[in-house]
Amino acid sequence: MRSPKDFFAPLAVGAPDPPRQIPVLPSRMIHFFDPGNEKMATKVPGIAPQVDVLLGNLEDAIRADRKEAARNGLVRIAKSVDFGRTQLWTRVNSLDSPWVLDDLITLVTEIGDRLDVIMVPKVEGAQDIHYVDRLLAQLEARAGLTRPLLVHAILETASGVANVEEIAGASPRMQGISLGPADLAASRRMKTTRVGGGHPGYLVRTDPVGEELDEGRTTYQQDLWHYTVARMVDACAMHGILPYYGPFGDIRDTVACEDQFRNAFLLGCVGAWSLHPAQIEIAKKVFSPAPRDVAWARKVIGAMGDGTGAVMIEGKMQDDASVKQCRVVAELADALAARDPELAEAYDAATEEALAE
Ligand SMILES: CC(=O)SCCNC(=O)CCNC(=O)[C@H](O)C(C)(C)COP(=O)(O)OP(=O)(O)OC[C@H]1O[C@@H](n2cnc3c(N)ncnc32)[C@H](O)[C@@H]1OP(=O)(O)O
Ligand SMILES: O=CC(=O)O
Ligand SMILES: [Mg+2]
Repeated sequence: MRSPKDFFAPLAVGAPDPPRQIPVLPSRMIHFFDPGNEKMATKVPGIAPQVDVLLGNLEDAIRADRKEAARNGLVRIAKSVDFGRTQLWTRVNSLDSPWVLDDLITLVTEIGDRLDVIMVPKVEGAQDIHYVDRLLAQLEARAGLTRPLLVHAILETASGVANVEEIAGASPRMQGISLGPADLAASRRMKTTRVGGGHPGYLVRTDPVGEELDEGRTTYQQDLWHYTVARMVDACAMHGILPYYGPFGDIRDTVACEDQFRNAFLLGCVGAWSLHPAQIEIAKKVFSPAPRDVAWARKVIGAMGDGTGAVMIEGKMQDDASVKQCRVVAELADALAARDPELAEAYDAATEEALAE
């Protein structure tokens, strides 16, 4: 581990200084596309204004014989499309694959000035981040970049989960972590065959009434991902980086997708992946706080003055801890409102109504 004194020193001569703070930009949806797929690629300029993050995926879901086409497609798109305020990310191939070295060399050299974040899959521990960190510094120096690239890890191996705290703090470049439920399920030898979401077999049941075991007992499906999401959120919060839920593979089931995203939002995640255009609006809805919650948060903040002491609002006690929660919601709302006039209007209208009550 690097000495705290050297933590923010560049890892190669000529590389830019690593960031002291991770920019907290809206990233409600990380929209995945295959840059080598002509049909998807032509949709990118139209999708860019609707999403917070566009991610050119080079890893899983790209066939082995299309890896180079995807990499070259991303270079072409990054050079030709105006992304406006939308961030451009990529997911490179895994560190043990035959493609990742060329992914990193090509992307940093050719479009390092356009990319914001590099997502690294199947991270097992801090050693994987250290490897990418040094290589990026060397490539940034060679490419003459003045802005450091950020790194995002996917939490999708049992070892990664065991080491999540050290991964989150492995480099000042660490921007965030996403849960990868599909690979994580495989790594853990879970008996699911899905990409994220729940499973009807994972449940608890009420006690039997009398001797009858088969009747009158309600079952409640449980969340397979609760433990991992909560652990990831803590690790990210501890290191000042951002947590995300990853993919929800049942594209048709927009209802359960919304539930999964909302669970992640309530537990502290800032966004989720959208795999299909149908999931963009779901993420936008879920990861933008509801107007009534924003109105309530602003009301509490207003009533609490300097934040000390305790007050009653609508029968509920408010103090330092609740006003801090309200600030999280209000600050997120302000950041989103600055980008989205419709949201700004909805938040202001709800606040006016709440204050008039
Ligand atoms: C476990 C993990 O690693 S998850 C991350 C890796 N997986 C991915 O990145 C998957 C990304 N998404 C996809 O590949 C596709 O959405 C699929 C394969 C799931 C479904 O694709 P399709 O069967 O073409 O879906 P569908 O027919 O509903 O698509 C409708 C249109 O949207 C386009 N489209 C689909 N997904 C996307 C996307 N992610 N971005 C942009 N356009 C898209 C299709 O090309 C199609 O265009 P068309 O109307 O011009 O024909
Ligand atoms: O990469 C994502 C996953 O769920 O696996
Ligand atoms: Mg995966």
